[in-house]
Amino acid sequence: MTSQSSDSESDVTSATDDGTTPVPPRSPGTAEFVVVANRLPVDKEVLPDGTVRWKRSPGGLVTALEPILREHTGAWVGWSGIADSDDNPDIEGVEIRAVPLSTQEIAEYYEGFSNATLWPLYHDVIVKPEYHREWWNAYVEVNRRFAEAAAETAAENAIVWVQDYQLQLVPKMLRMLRPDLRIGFFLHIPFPPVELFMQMPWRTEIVEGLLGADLIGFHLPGGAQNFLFLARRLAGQATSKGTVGVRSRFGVVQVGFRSVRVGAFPISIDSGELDTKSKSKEIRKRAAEIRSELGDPETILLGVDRLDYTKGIDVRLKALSELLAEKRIDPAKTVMIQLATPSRERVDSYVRMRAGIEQLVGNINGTYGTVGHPVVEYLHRPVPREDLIAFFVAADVMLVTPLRDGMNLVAKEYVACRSDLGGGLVLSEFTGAAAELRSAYQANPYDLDGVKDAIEAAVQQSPHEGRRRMRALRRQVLTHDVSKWAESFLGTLAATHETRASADRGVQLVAETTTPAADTADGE
Ligand SMILES: O=P(O)(O)OC[C@H]1O[C@H](O[C@H]2O[C@H](CO)[C@@H](O)[C@H](O)[C@H]2O)[C@H](O)[C@@H](O)[C@@H]1O
Ligand SMILES: Cc1cn([C@@H]2O[C@H](COP(=O)(O)OP(=O)(O)O)[C@@H](O)[C@H]2O)c(=O)[nH]c1=O
Repeated sequence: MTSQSSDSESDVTSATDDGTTPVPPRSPGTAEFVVVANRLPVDKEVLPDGTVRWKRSPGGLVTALEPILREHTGAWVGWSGIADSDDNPDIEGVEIRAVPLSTQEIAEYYEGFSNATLWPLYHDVIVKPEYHREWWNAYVEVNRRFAEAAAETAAENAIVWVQDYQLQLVPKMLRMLRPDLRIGFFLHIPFPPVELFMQMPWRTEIVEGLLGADLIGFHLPGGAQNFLFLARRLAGQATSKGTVGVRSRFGVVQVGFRSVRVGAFPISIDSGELDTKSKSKEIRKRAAEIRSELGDPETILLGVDRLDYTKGIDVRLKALSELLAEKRIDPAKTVMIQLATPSRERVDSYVRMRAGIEQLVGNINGTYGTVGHPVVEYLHRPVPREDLIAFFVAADVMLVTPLRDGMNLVAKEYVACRSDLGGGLVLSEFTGAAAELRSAYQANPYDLDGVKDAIEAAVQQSPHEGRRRMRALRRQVLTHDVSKWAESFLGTLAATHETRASADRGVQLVAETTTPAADTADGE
């Protein structure tokens, strides 16, 4: 994708005035539970000989939702990851409904509006978001198509769970098509501070799109709180006053006769499954092999990420480089493994970031490595989950240093895999996971000295201190797993409808006193 000139004039095209009005389905579908996500759980791959292979899609959203769909038989509406394909892969027990995207839609809706506008805006503008009207128009059109596909798939009164920032207009569009449905929406990335969200030329449309849901979920109470403020300010709706809790004390937005609930539901992993797998003989054996293949270093540091500028891979490499320069880490006794899955490779900012990271790796190895023994082992390819478990078991210190991250499931996966109570977790304060994993070695990723101190402390921790911290981390991760997450979200969604008649009696609502959509971004 080539970068286009910035064009931030607000020529707002609504979902109903440009030919993108959703078309009602002729008859409803049969699925009682429908997940709607940008991606299908598997990505289509066409091999050079023309044969088709389906492989697991990247990222934590799929990791989290896969076990949920196994528990609730239903349908999954999503894109197959390549252009112009409406093949539906065969996945046992799940009805798959592929939404085809053209090459131009991939460039404008996925790489453009989703990943070069919304993604950086919602991640603290680490890179500058680009605002282009043609990208927005593609976003509206593709959201309409997802809404129509969901409307055709869902049975009468079904539950439809819409996922993430790529599909924020779907709840409203779907409600217009199918008012009978129960609609939930979950945002997997951070919801930004009010001052940043106000940059968005189509901010009111996005808030109103989300308000089509019965329940809107965020990882953290802060995101829910930001959203409530914007619903009042931009959509002019009355909202509840009190603070939002975790899986409790939900906010309410009154939209006409409907009460939309807003809450915090921190996502998690199938921790029991990982715990069990990590104890298996094969995994233990593979973990030991990894250590021996690396030349039996005293310390293995590990990073596991999609290659994304939000993940702070550069932060941990810079920290390592300085620790080596200051002789606080011995290159002869230490290996850092960085596993980096390719991601969004046609978006300019990702291309630039990859070059920067590979240069840092080269500098460290050039300066501190010896022949046959680089300090940093770097793989730029997806690693299968079974292999990852062995890396987690082998690693003495896990490095999770994002500049901003919605949750970061990798941090939780590492903890779930350490039934031996070994290892230490270095964790950025700016991940969603930091709110729960308090016994990690937490650091501010913008404070390089703080990150270096955290890494050094984790490397040098006594076995007693390590066990104490890991025990506390595991208690959190094993008791709050992904099925709890889904149960709490879906349970709240079900209750929203049950209490509709009595519409949140007792909740005190406040309304914006100035004109809605006032053009100031001055917070509360
Ligand atoms: O689909 P891609 O463009 O290849 O990106 C992969 C996924 O990345 C993001 O994951 C987020 O969800 C995780 C689970 O809630 C969370 O732990 C993490 O912090 C988020 O970054 C994205 O939100 C997904 O939509 C993408 O599919
Ligand atoms: C690098 C890598 C990762 N995985 C799996 O992907 C997800 C990543 O989830 P997280 O929330 O940490 O972040 P994003 O969603 O990417 O923003 C996690 O389940 C990893 O185990 C993988 O399977 N293979 C890989 O190479």
